[in-house]
Amino acid sequence: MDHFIYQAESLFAEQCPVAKLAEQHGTPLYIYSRATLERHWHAFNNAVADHPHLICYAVKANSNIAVLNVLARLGSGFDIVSGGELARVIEAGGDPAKVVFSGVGKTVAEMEMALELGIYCFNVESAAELEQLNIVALRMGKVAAVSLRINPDVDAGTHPYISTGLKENKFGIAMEDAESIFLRANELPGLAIKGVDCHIGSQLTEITPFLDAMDRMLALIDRLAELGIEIQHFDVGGGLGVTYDDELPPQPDVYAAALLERLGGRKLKLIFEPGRAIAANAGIFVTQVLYLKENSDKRFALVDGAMNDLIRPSLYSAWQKIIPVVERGGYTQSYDVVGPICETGDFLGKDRQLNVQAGDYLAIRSSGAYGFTMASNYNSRPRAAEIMVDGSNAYVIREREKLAQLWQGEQLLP
Ligand SMILES: Cc1ncc(COP(=O)(O)O)c(C=O)c1O
Ligand SMILES: N[C@@H](CCCC[NH3+])C(=O)O
Repeated sequence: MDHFIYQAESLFAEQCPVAKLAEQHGTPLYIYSRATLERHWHAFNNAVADHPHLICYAVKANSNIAVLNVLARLGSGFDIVSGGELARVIEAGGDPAKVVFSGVGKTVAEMEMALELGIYCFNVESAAELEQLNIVALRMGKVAAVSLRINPDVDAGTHPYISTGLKENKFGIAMEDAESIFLRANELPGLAIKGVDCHIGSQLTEITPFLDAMDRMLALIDRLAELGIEIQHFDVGGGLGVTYDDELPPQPDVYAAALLERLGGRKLKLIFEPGRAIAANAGIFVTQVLYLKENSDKRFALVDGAMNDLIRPSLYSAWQKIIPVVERGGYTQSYDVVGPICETGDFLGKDRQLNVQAGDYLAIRSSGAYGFTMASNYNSRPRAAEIMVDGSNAYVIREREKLAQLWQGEQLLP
């Protein structure tokens, strides 16, 4: 069920009229739906309810502490990639014992923080990181639970910038090195082997690459058993895609059922790290049209939101649906929807059929994931406010940045 729907001509977020939120809080504005976040999380959790599992929401997709708190209240675990994300999880009331720590470049300070807090597992991505983690754990008198992220060398069939499971990508340990590095991990007194991990990319719309990766990982798990290394969990990563336009990615239940079937009778606990599938369609980005303009035969709608707020269209040529907040109906024309930033690449959408006037609000759909988290202050633009709606209530979960925050921490020369 979609929680961003029109009632008469007016777009609602759950029971809140979006135009009213935009007037009250200003634009550009992110709006998230609590009901959608919860429904998406439950879709994963229910899909594997009968099998030992942990859903570790990928914090990078949307790390607002209110979003994390909504998921923590459901019992979610979290997939983090930095000390900053770990601090957010703790601030949001998340349980460190349900945290997996991914990422290719964990610092000593981040390892110490995670060991101190007692996270569930480190997803180790190289032999060098393994040695470092062992040293840190021994120095602290702790044993670090580890899983090795293996690069299964499968083509995820997604955008090259968000494909992570090919040999040439920087992520994970090459499959051919996996056994020797597991054997090494087994020798190190500061480490306890818990699992294997893979993550092959993001916005996958087919099941086949997941299953190919799983087959390779299960074969590895069997070879490790022969070497006397018992694996307790298999972290399948995230990556399940969403509908931005007309993609039809498998629903979490179909995806999970296919993985469980492949698992056969194995008792391995499954860890999932979904980010986009939980957050993307739980959010919209609302912007106001400042000016309409025509250059030769091109029509532009200049809006107050920009690539610093939502970079996916500029960075990946990603397509996200742009809809009016209040429908005018009638005659539409083709517009490039562009922001005020001094970059040709500053667009939110190209060639969109719209009937708009200056002052109208537009909503960019599917903006709940990799929207605000990738925002910057480029062109000294304060970052947008974020709202969470819950039925007919709307809460400011992050205030719009104030101008003075732009130079916070900066110093004049004496
Ligand atoms: C290790 C890891 N886990 C999980 C995710 C979340 O991916 P997605 O948002 O595609 O589910 C990512 C990002 O792609 C990642 O790098
Ligand atoms: N930021 C990317 C996804 C990258 C996933 C990070 N592991 C996007 O917006 O599609």
